[in-house]
Amino acid sequence: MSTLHRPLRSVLYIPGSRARALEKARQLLADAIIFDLEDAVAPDEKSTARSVLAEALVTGGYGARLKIVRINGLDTPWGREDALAAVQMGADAVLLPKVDGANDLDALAGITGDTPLWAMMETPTGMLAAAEIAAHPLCQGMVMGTNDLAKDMGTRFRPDRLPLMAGLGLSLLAAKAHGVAIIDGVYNAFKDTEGLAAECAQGRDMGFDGKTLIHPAQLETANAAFSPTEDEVDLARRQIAAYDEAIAAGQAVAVVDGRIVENLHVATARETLAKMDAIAALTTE
Ligand SMILES: CC(C)(COP(=O)(O)OP(=O)(O)OC[C@H]1O[C@@H](n2cnc3c(N)ncnc32)[C@H](O)[C@@H]1OP(=O)(O)O)[C@@H](O)C(=O)NCCC(=O)NCCSC(=O)C[C@H](O)C(=O)O
Ligand SMILES: [Mg+2]
Repeated sequence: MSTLHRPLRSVLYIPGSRARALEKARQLLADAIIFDLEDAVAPDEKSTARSVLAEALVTGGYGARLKIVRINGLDTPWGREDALAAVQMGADAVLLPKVDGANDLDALAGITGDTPLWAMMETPTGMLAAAEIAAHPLCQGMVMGTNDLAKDMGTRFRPDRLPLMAGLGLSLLAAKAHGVAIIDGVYNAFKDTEGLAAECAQGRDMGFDGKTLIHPAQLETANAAFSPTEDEVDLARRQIAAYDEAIAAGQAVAVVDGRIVENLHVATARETLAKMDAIAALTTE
């Protein structure tokens, strides 16, 4: 987990203009919601969406879910007003699209004050500036925008996402170096559960905290993929117990299932158990 210390397995986009979806989301098992004013809202609906969203957020009912508002870029006719409105609505964080560098976050902070910021990582320039973006004092999270990135890079879609790997890797390294959350991009074919599960597994293996989603039908798959498995929890408990025994016997290394266990493995094991507890706490709230 990032320094946010909360599960972010499933991060669901909801178009800010869709009142029915905003209502439905109050019951959905998403760890976080991105209330979208950008690409999911048509230009003619931008200002209506802002009002519809403000009403939904002020009414509340989203429980423990992290509430992130994605605004339009500050170089658009809507960005500045979106940013002011997001703070008024009580968003937990404001998500800026197409961040190219830390100065973009500075410009947003000039409007939103000390509200936490999240950055869409979706331009080639942004990939090369990932470290300074993650290091921004108000940056709490990064979201991969794999559709925009693929567009700007002129890649073809591949199930293994090979053309995107450099960008995904740079963004991951930056997020981990600075302790900010990092969420994988969306899987567009929202009825293809098998394809989504494969991409979630890949993202989990790479170290993402969770996956951004576009439809409620994707929630269960992402929540499962980014939760510790029973085997991982069992192994973590056994590693901690074996290591404690080794230390008590004056040794620094234990062996579990034929593999060495040192202090760094125990740190990972403790994180696995902490994540499991955090998920349990979230689902009982
Ligand atoms: C993809 C959709 C347009 C499909 O919508 P629809 O045809 O209405 O789906 P269903 O009929 O299957 O919906 C069933 C019920 O679920 C609700 N619903 C649907 N989507 C959502 C949602 N995202 N959140 C909450 N609830 C949702 C419907 O209201 C139905 O409810 P009920 O009436 O009770 O039966 C649609 O899912 C959609 O618009 N999804 C979001 C698209 C989006 O946000 N896109 C922008 C983000 S992706 C992006 O920008 C990536 C990034 O920037 C990049 O570059 O990669
Ligand atoms: Mg995008």
